Amino acid sequence: MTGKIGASAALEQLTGWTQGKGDRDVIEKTYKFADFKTAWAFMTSTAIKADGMDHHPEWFNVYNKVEVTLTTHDVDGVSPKDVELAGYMDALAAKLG
Ligand SMILES: C[C@H](O)[C@H](O)[C@H]1CNC2=NC(N)=NC(=O)C2=N1
Repeated sequence: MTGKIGASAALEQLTGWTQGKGDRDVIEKTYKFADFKTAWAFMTSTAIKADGMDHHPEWFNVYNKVEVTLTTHDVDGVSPKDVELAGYMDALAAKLG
């Protein structure tokens, strides 16, 4: 298991993500899509990727918005797995528009 790197180190490798506001070591991003079915497509593809990684997001969806929180429970903070999944989500969101 790759170790904890912390939110600030992760943010140096990502665009548009922010550090969580609370006392948890997490990174967060809100995606906004054209409509609900596009948001759902984003979540469906991400779910398949996440399950393949055995690394799952915490997320909340209303209509065309998906609020995502990433952290690694096993190390109680942000790890390279979170950076990898965040990168996947950013590339997918760019493709979906
Ligand atoms: C047993 C443990 O929960 C699993 O190995 C996976 C499941 N998905 C996970 N997802 C996230 N975000 N962090 C984890 O540590 C994690 N662990």
